[in-house]
Amino acid sequence: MNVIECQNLDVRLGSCVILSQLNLQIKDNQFIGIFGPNGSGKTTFMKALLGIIPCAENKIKILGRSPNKARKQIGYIPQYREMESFQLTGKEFIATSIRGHKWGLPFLTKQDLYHIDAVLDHVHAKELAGVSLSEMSGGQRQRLLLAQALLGDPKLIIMDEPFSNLDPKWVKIILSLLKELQEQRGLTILLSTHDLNPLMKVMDQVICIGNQKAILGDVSQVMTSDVLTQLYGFPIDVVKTNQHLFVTTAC
Ligand SMILES: Nc1ncnc2c1ncn2[C@@H]1O[C@H](COP(=O)(O)OP(=O)(O)OP(=O)(O)O)[C@@H](O)[C@H]1O
Repeated sequence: MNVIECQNLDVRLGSCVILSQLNLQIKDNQFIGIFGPNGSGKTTFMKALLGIIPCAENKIKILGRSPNKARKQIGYIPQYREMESFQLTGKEFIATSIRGHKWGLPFLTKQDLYHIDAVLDHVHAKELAGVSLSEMSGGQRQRLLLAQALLGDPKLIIMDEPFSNLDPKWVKIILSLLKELQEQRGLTILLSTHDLNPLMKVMDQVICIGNQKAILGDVSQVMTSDVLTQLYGFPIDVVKTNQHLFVTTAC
């Protein structure tokens, strides 16, 4: 089953064309890294998939439906989110989005509490239920965001640079948690990053975005000097060692 289908998709912000004539299909149970230079359109692409940035009709299908109709099936973790100052416990933070469309702390039914407990359990973070956000580490907050994204049992998880504030230990913990969730639930995970190396063992394919284009494929097909030079618009070298990639300017 295709979780994401883009057909001749153009994505614009105001008068700027960010992506042009994009065609790709992503199936269920896929872990996809999204890579590209600053300002290439990674966040814009994700927002288009979510229906936050409107696109022409029928150019994007999520689980066979328009992005707006499929929104409940998508868990979204936006780029860096300021959480330190929230005077909430882990459980209360998740509760703020349990209704999906309302702000603030709702009255929680027994069923709500069951769902909150379940998503905390899925990310192995039950111990964070009563801990204040201000006392959590970045990695613990990231697990909480993931728990929140799992509310409603989504089929697609979209994460925008979730590792920008995490040290390598937490990156590894979150990645193995994501891989476990992908395998257990057949989830498709889209994760944007500036460093693909931590993802090398977990991702199935990569999307590289640049120069208004996006290319989807295996790492060996996409992460080459030729492809990246074309996408970046200037000479790029890709050096591969055992399980590591180094993307550098060629001059
Ligand atoms: N409202 C807007 N109108 C026009 N262009 C915009 C607008 N907002 C952002 N842009 C431009 O759109 C492009 C894509 O931005 P986007 O945030 O999607 O890139 P990105 O790949 O996620 O970048 P980064 O890696 O720095 O997070 C950028 O060049 C940005 O300057």
